Amino acid sequence: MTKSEKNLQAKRISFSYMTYEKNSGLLGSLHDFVHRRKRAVHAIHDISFSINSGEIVGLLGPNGAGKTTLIKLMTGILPVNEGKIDAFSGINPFEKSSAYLKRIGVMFGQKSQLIWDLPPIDTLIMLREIYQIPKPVFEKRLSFFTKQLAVSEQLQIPVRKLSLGQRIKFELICAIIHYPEILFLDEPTIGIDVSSQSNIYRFLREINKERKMTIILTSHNTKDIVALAQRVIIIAKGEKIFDGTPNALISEHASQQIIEVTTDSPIEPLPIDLIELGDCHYQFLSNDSAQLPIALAHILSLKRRDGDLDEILVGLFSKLEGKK
Ligand SMILES: Nc1ncnc2c1ncn2[C@@H]1O[C@H](COP(=O)(O)OP(=O)(O)OP(=O)(O)O)[C@@H](O)[C@H]1O
Repeated sequence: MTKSEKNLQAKRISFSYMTYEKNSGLLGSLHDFVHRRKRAVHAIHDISFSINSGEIVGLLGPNGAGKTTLIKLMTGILPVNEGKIDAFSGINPFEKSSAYLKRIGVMFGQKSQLIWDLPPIDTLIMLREIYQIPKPVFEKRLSFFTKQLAVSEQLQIPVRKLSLGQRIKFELICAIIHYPEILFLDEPTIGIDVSSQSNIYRFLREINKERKMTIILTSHNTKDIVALAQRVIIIAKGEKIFDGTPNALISEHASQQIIEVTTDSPIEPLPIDLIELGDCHYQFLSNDSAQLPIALAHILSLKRRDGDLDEILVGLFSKLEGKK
């Protein structure tokens, strides 16, 4: 099999979490103890896609859309209830075969695989043993990664003493120390500054290009998507609603114009389709001024302009959330 044929395919996959509803108070807890009410949360519903080797794909969607669940299904943390995920033409991720685990790397921005009281080098040496990376290869890679991400000086410092940005960079190094063919990143730039973000983008673009590493990332930071993704998959309430290039998304919503309004007094309560930009300054996520939820008498000025990707996504997500 040539490298370009390797991919990850999801065929009509669905997944539901089973949860138990809880009543409040002591009596409620006693009641729950005897009669537990089960409820299914349909997190992923009938989603299909195929990802080729070397692609950088951004998974987008409003809160609770199912992005993290999808990553968990693709990495084998959770099993699909229906449908099938096929990795590298023949591997079922949930079997967690060492053959699969060696070919993927995972980083959850909100979870750490670094050992808090020890320096990152200790976790990395442990990973070197797990992945059986020859020592000289490991050292060469580590020196390259730490230099590129500007954290060479922090290798020996306990994780708890590192800044968030430095820690995230080491999390990333842990996820790629074995040079996986697919790298999954869940919210990789959460809480880190703009300069560290661009450093990470440059680094990821480079390893994607050099190693043809497939990168699948979820993010609420549109900058991540603009800087990295060649393709975006948008999920809403567990369903796929868009799959294409960022440019295709922009042209599909090219009619999305933004109306900016200044009013003579604050708008309270704030309607869902109005975003507060500052003092009596609002953005309306529609191009239809007839729908503007502000009385004409209160409008001091009104300006229309084309939306960028960020604004298109904000508008799209707020519409989707409004439909709940
Ligand atoms: N362990 C769980 N048990 C029950 N329901 C869950 C569990 N984890 C997630 N869910 C539910 O599944 C749905 C999808 O959640 P998921 O975390 O995949 O969304 P997300 O798109 O990653 O959201 P966010 O952007 O807020 O991180 C949500 O309705 C969520 O409440």
